[in-house]
Amino acid sequence: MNALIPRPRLEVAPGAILVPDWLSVEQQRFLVAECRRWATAPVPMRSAVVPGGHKMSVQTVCLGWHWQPYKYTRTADDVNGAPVAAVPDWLVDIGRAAVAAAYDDPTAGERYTPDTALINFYDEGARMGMHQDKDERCDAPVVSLSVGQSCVFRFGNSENRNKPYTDVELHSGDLFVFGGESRFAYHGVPKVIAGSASPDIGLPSGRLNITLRDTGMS
Ligand SMILES: O=C(O)CCC(=O)C(=O)O
Ligand SMILES: [Fe+2]
Repeated sequence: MNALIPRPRLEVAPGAILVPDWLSVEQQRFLVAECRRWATAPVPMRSAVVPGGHKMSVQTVCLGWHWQPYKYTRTADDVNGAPVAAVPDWLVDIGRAAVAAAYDDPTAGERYTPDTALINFYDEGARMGMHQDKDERCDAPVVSLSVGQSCVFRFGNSENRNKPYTDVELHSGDLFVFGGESRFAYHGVPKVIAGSASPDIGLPSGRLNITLRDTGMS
């Protein structure tokens, strides 16, 4: 990337918006430090196992609600049984600001109350296959924050995991929001881009992604 040339905001599909460089370097550093804490306790970060036995290459830890393929629970039943940590208010506020920024709509931001955060860590070999985020009982947008190495993010259609899809690069600090018509679109991460680490955020290698969602559960 050439940081001298700003990347434009991009509507990848109706309701699916990429806002480049949305997080400041200070916010990215802070998120890396918080993710390090969340990755150890009360529930350690782990690679989830999908029904059928395949272990995901991505490692995940959750706040608010624990996600395992394919359900949400309050305790991490497939890890150590502990209740997950709460979603902090400051992270809900980031989610609200993210929705407001992506849709240029402050009231949409105010209405947004995510009750779970999934923190994914990708080492350079990790990837995530095409899937829908559909374990939520609510169609509020998904807010995705990227920190660390860049990746190719593939954003597809709501019918199936195949074409048409659009590949975009997500860089450290980028915001991606998908809601509305695109809320249940298939998406995935086919690769983390080698040699793309940002030196100044406290993450020497790998990529962190934080997704905020409203499960619609109580
Ligand atoms: O890492 C990403 O950018 C996407 C993560 C994702 O799709 C998920 O956690 O469901
Ligand atoms: Fe997803």
